[in-house]
Amino acid sequence: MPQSASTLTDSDSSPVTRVSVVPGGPVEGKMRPPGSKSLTNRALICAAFASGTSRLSGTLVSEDTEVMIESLAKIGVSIKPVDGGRTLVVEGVGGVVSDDARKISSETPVEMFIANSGTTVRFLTAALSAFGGKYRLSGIDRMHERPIGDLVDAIAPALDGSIAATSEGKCPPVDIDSKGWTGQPMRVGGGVSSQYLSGLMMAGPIASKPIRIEIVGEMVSIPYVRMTARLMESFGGVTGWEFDGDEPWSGLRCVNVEGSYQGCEFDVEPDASAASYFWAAAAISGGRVRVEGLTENATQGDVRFARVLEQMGCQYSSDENGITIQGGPLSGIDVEMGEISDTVQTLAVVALFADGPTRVRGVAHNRFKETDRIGNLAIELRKLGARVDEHDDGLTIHPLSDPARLSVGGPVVMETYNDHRMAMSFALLGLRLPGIEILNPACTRKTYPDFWADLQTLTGRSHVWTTTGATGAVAP
Ligand SMILES: O=C(O)C1=C[C@@H](OP(=O)(O)O)[C@@H](O)[C@H](O)C1
Ligand SMILES: C=C(OP(=O)(O)O)C(=O)O
Repeated sequence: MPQSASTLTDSDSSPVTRVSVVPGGPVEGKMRPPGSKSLTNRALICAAFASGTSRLSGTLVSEDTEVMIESLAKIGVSIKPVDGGRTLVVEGVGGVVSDDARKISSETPVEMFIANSGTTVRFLTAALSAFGGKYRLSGIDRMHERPIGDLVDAIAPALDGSIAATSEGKCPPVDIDSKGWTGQPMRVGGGVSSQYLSGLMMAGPIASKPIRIEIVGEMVSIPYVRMTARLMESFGGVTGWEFDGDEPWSGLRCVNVEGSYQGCEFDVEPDASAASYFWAAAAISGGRVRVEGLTENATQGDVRFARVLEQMGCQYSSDENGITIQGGPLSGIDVEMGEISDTVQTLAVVALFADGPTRVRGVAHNRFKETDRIGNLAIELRKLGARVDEHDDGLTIHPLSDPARLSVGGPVVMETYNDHRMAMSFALLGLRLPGIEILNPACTRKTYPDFWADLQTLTGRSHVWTTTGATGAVAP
């Protein structure tokens, strides 16, 4: 009986090849998603290079955090899981490069496998180059197509050693041979990913000298940069900002970093991008879903997704421990999502059920993620008969004119491109449309292994699974 993505096999171990979510009435209930991937991986970096012990609670157990933990273990960081990994006790190696740590990687490079985790490869590239040693960071094929050139180019001139991204277009694997950062100011481009700047910021205290980072051109996904600063502060990192003009964040020009990391107790919020699926379930089904553990003041910018649903016509309410969305008649909107780009796929599915087109803007960088989240999203939504216009910076999604017609033509098979967010967003289609089959459901393991089981609990309806052996419903 498949329950979590990491055990998606049936009783005779045949792998699950596809899943259908069963349509029904309004989705009502409450949900607490697992810990935030972004906060867990940031906290792991700061705790690993801190002096002393940290206790991280509410941490995410998933592929992206596992590859971070396994990589840090290779430089001698002790990370002990408690409570199935939802608490991690980390013994930091201290910010200062120790001879022992150097020795680990003085001859052959330490090989680190980072799967398809953007946060892991970008944060580690910066941190390890500041720490010193010889490393090779490689992942799955798609990771070797995801750019890291702006980060490597920022580090190289300020490095005592060498660094290179070896795939075409300056993508991983990344080879590092470093005796640390020189302290020279850095210049980083932020138009492709904010993770480059976040990585450099977090590595500042590891370099154990004040670091100045200038931003070249625009910076995408700014809330993640603010998250980085907030998290660093908890561990003793200090950041100072310089802006152009009066608009603080859009005019971000420079960050100064100093301080050193000390072990601490840190509580990880539930994942706000994961929460988007449950709020959207309420929006699409005309139900009511409360996500617990997230508030308007959350460190994660993606909580703003609930406000976007409000803009479409849902009712929004919040208190000191949760945000609730009540579905209502949905209107199409024109929305800038550059700051909350991980929720574009969720919104695109909701937009199919609105009364007019929805234009999503500002997410050109979504083409560089687990898959091309503009082009491939459009291809999949068109399989439903929807009109979807692709733009350089986003999409226009036109509503489905006759959702009922879908069932007449037999199943619609949705490809996920091994992208967890394609799978979790397309799951929402099944709440309203019969005959939706989602391929490779196990890809949610990247950030949310228990997604299918949690959705089943929330809806109270069993999904239908197809394995290489058979098709059938399974009890929640
Ligand atoms: O810093 C982070 O934790 C993240 C930043 C975002 O990436 P980009 O800055 O590449 O948009 C986001 O898509 C990713 O899931 C997590
Ligand atoms: C883009 C994502 O992840 P990452 O860049 O960390 O691989 C994501 O989780 O949607």
